Order: sequence, then C-alpha cells, then structure tokens
Amino acid sequence: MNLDDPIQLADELGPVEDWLLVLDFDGVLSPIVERPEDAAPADGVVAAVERLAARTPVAVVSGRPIAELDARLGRLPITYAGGHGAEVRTAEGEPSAFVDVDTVAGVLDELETHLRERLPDDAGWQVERKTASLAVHHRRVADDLRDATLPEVLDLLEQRRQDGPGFEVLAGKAVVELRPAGVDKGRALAWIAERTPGRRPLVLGDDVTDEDAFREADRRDGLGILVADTARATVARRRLRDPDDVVAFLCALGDAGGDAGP
Ligand SMILES: O=P(O)(O)OC[C@H]1O[C@H](O[C@H]2O[C@H](CO)[C@@H](O)[C@H](O)[C@H]2O)[C@H](O)[C@@H](O)[C@@H]1O
Repeated sequence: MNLDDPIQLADELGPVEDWLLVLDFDGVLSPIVERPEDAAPADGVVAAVERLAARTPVAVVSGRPIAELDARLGRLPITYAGGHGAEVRTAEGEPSAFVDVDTVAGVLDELETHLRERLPDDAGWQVERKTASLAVHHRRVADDLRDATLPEVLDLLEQRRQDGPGFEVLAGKAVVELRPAGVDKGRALAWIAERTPGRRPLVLGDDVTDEDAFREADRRDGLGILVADTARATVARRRLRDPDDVVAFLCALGDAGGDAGP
C-alpha cells in the first residue's frame, strides 16, 4: 500500500460533515516514545481536533484509560473510549462502562504483584496497570532478555484467560496485554456510530488493536487509514506516515468546505 499525501487524501474525502472521525492516541495523535508516561500530543493536534469537533462528531478510541486521555488532551467536546472500549464518555460528558471493574480487579491485582516482582524496572520492563486491563511494556528491555522472558510472560497471561469474566491476550507495539473478553475497538466504534447516524466512520490507527475498528468502519461504508512509515498487513485502505502527517491531514480536513474559521 502506497503512502498517501495528507492534503490530497483530505481533499478526496470531501466535506468533513460526512464523517465520524475516530482517532487513536498513541502513534496517531502522539508520537511513540520510550515511556508511556512521556507521551504527549503532536504539535497542533489539540487545536485541529477542537476545530473539527465544531463541525462533525469526533471520538478518540484508545487502549489508555479515559483519565489518561483527559490528562493529555484535556476534556475536549468529543467522545472518549478508553481501555479499547471498556469505558466510554460521550461528548456531552455521559459515562458508560462495558466492563464491571470489580469482576476483573482480583485477577489483575494478583497478576500485577507477581509481574512486578518477576520483571524488574531496572531491566527496562514496565508493568502498566489500567482501569480494566494490565499491560507489560518491553520497549526498553534488551533484545536477548526480552526474547528469553516474553514467552513466560505470555504464558502467565494466557493462564488467566478463563478467570473472572474471561480475558484475551493481545500484543501491540512493544507491549503485551491482558484485556477483558468482549471489549475491542470495533465494538467501541459500533457503539459510537449507532449514536451518530448518517456519518461514515473515518478511522485513523497505527497498531494491531486498531484493525477491529478498521473492519467495523468498512462494514459501515467508512474508511480505515493506517498510520505507519512502513507497509504492513492491514485492512486499512489508505496510509499516512506518522503523527505529523496526521496533523497536516486533520488541518486540511478542517480547511475543506464549510466555515474554515479564522
Ligand atoms: O490505542 P492507543 O491510544 O494507541 O494506545 C495503545 C497503547 O499505547 C501506550 O503504549 C504505546 O505507546 C507508548 C508511548 O508512545 C510506548 O512507549 C509503548 O511502547 C506503546 O505500546 C499505552 O501505554 C498503552 O496502555 C496503550 O494500550
């Protein structure tokens, strides 16, 4: 799949009011960095999203909890879906939970304690406890240690699949995660799309967890845009290079038609 020019792609898509804009955070609105806590929106992202949100529904759908999205983006007048769709807050501020946190807390607590003992921070491991899931980051772990240890970590996660309400194991960018079953970005998109009729989903994502949303967008006559500097297997039909290209694309979408503002 060829790389798209962000301005040409925005021009091709026509009026922004035709679309429900669905944006991933890490790797799309924010460049990938070594430590999750250091991630920040790319320059110009917040202003571009705010401008678009005045004209069409916008959602950020992320693996992060909503509280972390608030801390990084602020409380914009858009829908936030956190934990890959475990929790949603509408643009009007109405929250919905799709996982009962009490049913997963015991499994996650016990696993977190064990993994923090087994995977030392000073070797580069980072255990991230989220509202309804748990992630193990290995971006800063030496390759040989990672290759030797990751099968054991995956095995530990796999052993929890049947516990509590049931879980899934997934792998993302330098991360593996235990997530409650029945939650994914495709379902989150479906829930949001049902509440914004008449708009075609336009999904921007960079990671394997975004493929569910790309598929759901296709089902709804929408479009998936992969954000990646190299081609890889994806159901997305268009591709932008990186978060800087995403900012250029969002600005161009906001400029097209309607009241482009000052
Ligand atoms: O769905 P997203 O908004 O893309 O969130 C996916 C995960 O993003 C974070 O981890 C990733 O980004 C980090 C910061 O750039 C990077 O250090 C890490 O290697 C990536 O996996 C976040 O920490 C996870 O909770 C999200 O699920």
